[in-house]
Amino acid sequence: MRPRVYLTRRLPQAAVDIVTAACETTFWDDEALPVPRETLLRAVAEVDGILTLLTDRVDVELLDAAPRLKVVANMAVGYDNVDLPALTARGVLLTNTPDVLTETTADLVWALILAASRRVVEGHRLIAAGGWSTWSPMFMVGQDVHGATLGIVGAGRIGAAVARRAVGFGMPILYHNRHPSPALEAQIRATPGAAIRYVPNLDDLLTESDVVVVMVPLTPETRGMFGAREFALMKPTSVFVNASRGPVIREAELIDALQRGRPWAAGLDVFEREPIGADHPLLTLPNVVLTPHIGSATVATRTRMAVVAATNLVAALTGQPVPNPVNDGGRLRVERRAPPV
Ligand SMILES: NC(=O)C1=CN([C@@H]2O[C@H](COP(=O)(O)OP(=O)(O)OC[C@H]3O[C@@H](n4cnc5c(N)ncnc54)[C@H](O)[C@@H]3O)[C@@H](O)[C@H]2O)C=CC1
Ligand SMILES: O=C(O)C(=O)CO
Repeated sequence: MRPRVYLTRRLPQAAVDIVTAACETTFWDDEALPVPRETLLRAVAEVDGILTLLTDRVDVELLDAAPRLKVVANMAVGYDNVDLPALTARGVLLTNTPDVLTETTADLVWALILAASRRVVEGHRLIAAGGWSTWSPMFMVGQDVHGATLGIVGAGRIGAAVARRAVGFGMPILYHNRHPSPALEAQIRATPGAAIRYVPNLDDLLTESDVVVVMVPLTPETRGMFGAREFALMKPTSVFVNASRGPVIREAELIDALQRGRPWAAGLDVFEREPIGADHPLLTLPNVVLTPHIGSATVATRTRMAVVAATNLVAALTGQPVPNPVNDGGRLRVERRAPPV
């Protein structure tokens, strides 16, 4: 009998084709809006696998509603929407979509660095409001990006891709991780003149950096990692960028810090509670650039992520090696890979 699966959103056709070729498939037929919780809980009653998005909460309630469940294929590299210990305790495999979104997300981080440092959105708004009267020496002056010191908190796959781009801007790089990464250091130092240094103490990185980029996963350790104390350590000219997960930052404290001018500006792709509305206090600040969680949002990358998630789902349910297992997944066959940097 073919395995039964549920897809929690309408996906690119290439991914749907992979799943329907191997599985009896039902799905929430909407591209824009998440499946309502009650519908999801009913839909998973008989399924062997589900393909989820980061907007779907996968918890004990859902596991209870899905007694046959063997695999959850999350279409994201981050999986903080999933109660991993609960899945593992029941022998349910979790898969994610690393690597395919790394470069695209690093590009967006750079868009935020540049836009926040050089007041790109503020300048656009000013012109649109008819506020541009003339060129003057200190009109709309920002902070230099080239040559500035870049501090990366969480220099894994995406953080490393952000670092590689910084070499072209002549930026000395500091990084704070759980462990030093000789592979990343060798990559950066392969370019003559490029500099990178591991900083074991986060406070030191914050004090020394001109641009701080946060790319850690959301875990119990990283939740609330940045608050008033950390922002007060940053330079009054510094730019802060978060494209990891909103709850890594204590948002109210960031707003307060931005109002005080330290950091000087921020670029944010992720928020404590998503989506945020037009009445969000961050939008009252001139020194922020906000994007709606679009780090991986290019046609090519979102299609690849959907295909990778579909491939993981089908592989798990048809006895093939699973490309991107996060946990051990009980009875399913998974292929162990080297851990990320
Ligand atoms: N804005 C967006 O659209 C996107 C956001 N993301 C977010 O970015 C995160 C990172 O993705 P990858 O780079 O692929 O993951 P990764 O696992 O390769 O990198 C994460 C890095 O953070 C480090 N880290 C973890 N806990 C830490 C701690 N307490 N202190 C210091 N360092 C710590 C790890 O050692 C690792 O080097 C994802 O988990 C996801 O939440 C990912 C893709 C797109
Ligand atoms: O993959 C992730 O973790 C995202 O946030 C979206 O690409």
